[in-house]
Amino acid sequence: PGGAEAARHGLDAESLQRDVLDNLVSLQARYPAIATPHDWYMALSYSVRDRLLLRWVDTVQRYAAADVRVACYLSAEFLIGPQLGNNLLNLGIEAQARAAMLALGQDLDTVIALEEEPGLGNGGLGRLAACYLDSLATLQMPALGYGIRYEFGIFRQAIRDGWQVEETDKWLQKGNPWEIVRPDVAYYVNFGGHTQSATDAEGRFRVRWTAANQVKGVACDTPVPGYRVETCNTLRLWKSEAVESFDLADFNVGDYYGAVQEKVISETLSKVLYPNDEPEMGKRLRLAQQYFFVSCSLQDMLRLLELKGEPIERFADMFVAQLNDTHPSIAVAELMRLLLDERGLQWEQAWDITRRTLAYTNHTLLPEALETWGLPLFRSLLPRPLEIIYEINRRFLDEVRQRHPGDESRVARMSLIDESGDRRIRMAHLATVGSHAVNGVAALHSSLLRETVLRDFAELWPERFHNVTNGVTPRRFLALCNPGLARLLDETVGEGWIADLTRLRGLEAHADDAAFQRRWRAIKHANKEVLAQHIQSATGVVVDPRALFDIQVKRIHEYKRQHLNALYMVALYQRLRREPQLALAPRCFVFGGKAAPGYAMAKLIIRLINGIAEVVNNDPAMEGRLKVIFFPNFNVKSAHHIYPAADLSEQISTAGKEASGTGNMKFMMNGALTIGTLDGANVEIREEAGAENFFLFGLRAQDVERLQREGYRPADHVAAHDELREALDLIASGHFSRGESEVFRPLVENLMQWDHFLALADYADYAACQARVDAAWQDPAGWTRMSILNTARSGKFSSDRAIREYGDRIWSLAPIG
Ligand SMILES: CCc1ccc([C@H](C)CC(=O)N[C@@H]2O[C@H](CO)[C@@H](O)[C@H](O)[C@H]2O)cc1
Repeated sequence: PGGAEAARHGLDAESLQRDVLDNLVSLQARYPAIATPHDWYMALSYSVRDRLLLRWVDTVQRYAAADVRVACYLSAEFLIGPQLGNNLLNLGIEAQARAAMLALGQDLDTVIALEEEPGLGNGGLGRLAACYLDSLATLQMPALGYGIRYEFGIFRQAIRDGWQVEETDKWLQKGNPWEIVRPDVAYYVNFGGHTQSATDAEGRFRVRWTAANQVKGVACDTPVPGYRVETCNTLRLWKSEAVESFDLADFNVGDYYGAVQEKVISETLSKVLYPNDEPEMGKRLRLAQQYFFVSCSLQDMLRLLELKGEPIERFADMFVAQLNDTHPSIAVAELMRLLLDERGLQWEQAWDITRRTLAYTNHTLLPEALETWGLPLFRSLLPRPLEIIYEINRRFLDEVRQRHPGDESRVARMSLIDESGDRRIRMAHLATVGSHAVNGVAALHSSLLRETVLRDFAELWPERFHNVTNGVTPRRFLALCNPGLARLLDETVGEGWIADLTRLRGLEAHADDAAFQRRWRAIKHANKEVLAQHIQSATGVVVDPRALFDIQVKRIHEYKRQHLNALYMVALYQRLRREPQLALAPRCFVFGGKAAPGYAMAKLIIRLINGIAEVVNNDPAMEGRLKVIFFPNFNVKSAHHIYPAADLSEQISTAGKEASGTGNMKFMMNGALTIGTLDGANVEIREEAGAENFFLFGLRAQDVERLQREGYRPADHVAAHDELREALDLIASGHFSRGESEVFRPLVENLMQWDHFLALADYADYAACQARVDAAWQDPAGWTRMSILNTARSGKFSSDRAIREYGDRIWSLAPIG
């Protein structure tokens, strides 16, 4: 593009500098002398966005012209993280932006740090969706992310007197330069009401759904640039609006609230993210949110098909839709409704298109996280989709009866409707029956899925079940968050590693090189100093970057066993008090993670960690030996400082419970060693790194299953282990709760009586493993070697590898360069 066009999209520092100044005036109506840091952030962001837009429109044109299948990733959560830094990296203009801002008297890092993070997700599932969008664009695969544009994302976590306090997330308060609102891309979504069946003019059986109310969904698009490629895909998030935002009639009769009531109700749909991660709440608004974004997304895909001039019969050739867990699984019934009721297709043809289009990813085996909806609620909100689900179930159970005549218990087990208690719809069954492929997110998880939760379906359709082990983007979680290491990697294995992580294997040759080791340790140390500063400003506690940084960051949940880590800390504290001369390596324990607001035990675990921190960090005997930190408000932004600074990555979930984990992969890439169980992707991390470069402990999944089935007596383990008993006693005594002995009673009693996640059963092995960690740490050359080898062998855990596997095995979709 020539002239102004070139200037506006020039990637050089001068053009950037000019455009930032332009935008400061034309968009922020400010001039440098009075510009606020936020003004500079917005001005730079709009300048970077302009450079994305060119690629964006070019990509859309290429897709419109090409006869290619588009991958649609349907997810209720997209934890995309702060955008500016990542967009500068993927455009390859970080240095130019730094020079441009410097010339304007601004520091780029300060400006980048101002960005409010779009917290449109809870944890693993939401972040995985964001990593996958980055890889789809980088691999130049035609893709669209579809989700909800929550006005309020995941709550802000503050810690008061050791307790988690939830604060409203106001990410949109200062505006969002990265989204383009498209009022012209809007759809209507029905709720409630009733259905009538009739025969249409051609004598075909048709059903009319007369809704009680309708909501409008408006598209808000965010660009998703690939790394150093022309492709820029789209994340399309739906915002709910009232069909009629103001009812003049009501207003005129003075019913002012009535006049805006519909507006208020409709807008609540995309108002707030449900902060639950695993426990399923079954709230009406949650189901309405799920149906809302799924209906808008499928209507949008049908419109895009028309725009391409393709017939409805080719829908499944032009689109594949991945269901990110069961949250969007109503898509099975909604696509059928759109094809039957609005396109007049026959059932068989509609069903064939639906199944060939949809694929389902399961992210958890925890029974309490498998979504089911009560029939009364479902019928009152979604009468037509329910009718379709009944018909899907009738035909499906016919098929089951044909394959297993007389096996009515199997029929009952497999039915989409759980007839035992109050009749509920099993969303995992609906997703499985309505999809051509089902996958788990790590090898162990996928096999457990086939053997337990979806066993009957895997027997019926073995060819539909796959595994695609999770991955994470090396752009954000290595190149962007760990520039020191990135530079050493560029020097050592060439820059190609960012787009092809298997190239890190080239590091192996340097694993024992003393000079290289020194540089490796220096980079880690520098990252630890940066984290130490963030810890001090967030908690006021000073930590020593020479200590072993032992980090556990993830959502707080009993199956993730933050309390097992806490028990070990207490034992260590007691040991150091008893034997001050103990030759134990100084250790800094860092925790981070949010608890679902309604999850009392998780909140108590946060209180315990903070209670231990308060005592340990103020005990002179622990100075230089032990520090405990609970880092508040763990999110993508703080993760940027945490993963590069870790020496030890805690992946200690009860075997068989963590579907995959993705933090474990981010730690590995950044040279942390893992202490973990054979659970989720830990199994594959240990395979890749080598058993000698992984600290393994704990019961295996089959042991856990047997113990939980045959009965488990936690008290036996307490009786057999003095250190464990003393630790539990000290916690129960009130030592970590300012003398109030009642505070942790629920936690200690639960452990002594139930300990459902077998923390006490694994304690002895965990403590022994931690002793091996301590010994290994005391040999810097040995430790550094293991650290280098973990990074070198982390290539498999790039989300690029995972997306290629989805493309080959499930989507039959290839990159279009
Ligand atoms: C209905 C409430 C609810 C909300 C979220 C979820 C998600 C499935 C929970 C989740 O984030 N699961 C995590 O997904 C990651 C990505 O695959 C895995 O790495 C984690 O192991 C898994 O816990 C379940 C139930």
